[in-house]
Amino acid sequence: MKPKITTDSHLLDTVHRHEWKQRDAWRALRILSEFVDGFDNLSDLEPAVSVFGSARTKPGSSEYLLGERLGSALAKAGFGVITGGGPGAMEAANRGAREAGGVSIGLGIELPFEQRLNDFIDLGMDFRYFFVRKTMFVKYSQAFCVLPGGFGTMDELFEALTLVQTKKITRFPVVLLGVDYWSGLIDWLRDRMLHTTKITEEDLDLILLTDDVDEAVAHVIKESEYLRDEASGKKDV
Ligand SMILES: C/C(=C\CNc1ncnc2c1ncn2[C@@H]1O[C@H](COP(=O)(O)O)[C@@H](O)[C@H]1O)CO
Repeated sequence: MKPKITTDSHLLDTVHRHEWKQRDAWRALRILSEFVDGFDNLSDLEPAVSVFGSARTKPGSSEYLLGERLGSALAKAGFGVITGGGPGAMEAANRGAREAGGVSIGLGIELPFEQRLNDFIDLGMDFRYFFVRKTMFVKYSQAFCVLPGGFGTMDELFEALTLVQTKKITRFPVVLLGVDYWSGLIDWLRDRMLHTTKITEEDLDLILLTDDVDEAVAHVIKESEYLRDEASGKKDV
């Protein structure tokens, strides 16, 4: 079946860009309205953590159970849990959060194939533009927890790391869950990127790698407390 053309794909269409010129100008208003909707719906959110991970994680698999345990532990620690609202690891984290009595948030994205928000979401939104949605993940969460995933997950992970590295956001904890899955990537970052001085030791220290959900949540709490003290003037920036 031919994939449906989405709003995002029109915006990014380089071949027909001359034909789109006028419409692109109007599209800017649509983009603006998507930002406004996001700000409106999410700005009163309690402290929250974004959880990313593969859309293809199978219910009942060990990675799905890890996502559920993470969502649950974050909810019990008082954090809302924000995901991409889709299936797989996103559903697992939303499910864990909902079943632990926490606030479960899904920020869905229009895709070329039919898709709806998963069944474990209390506050759901659908975005047309990936970049608007990505702004919401960063703006309305205190940390990113990343379960095993593919390209989409890597995009979200490296966006956060770039924002911290370039000091656009400060002390934003990034936790990778799944030592077996992620350790090859961490080794590569150390052996290639760090070794050839493309990143620094400090950059690598931004990431906590663990299998332990409690350690992940404790790390998020510690960093959030630091940030809170900093914001209230108890710590120098
Ligand atoms: C592939 C399938 C469904 C895709 N549905 C998605 N819904 C919502 N968010 C998604 C989806 N796919 C990717 N994302 C975002 O990227 C991350 C996961 O990407 P990955 O490549 O699967 O690792 C995720 O955190 C979302 O924000 C069919 O089941």
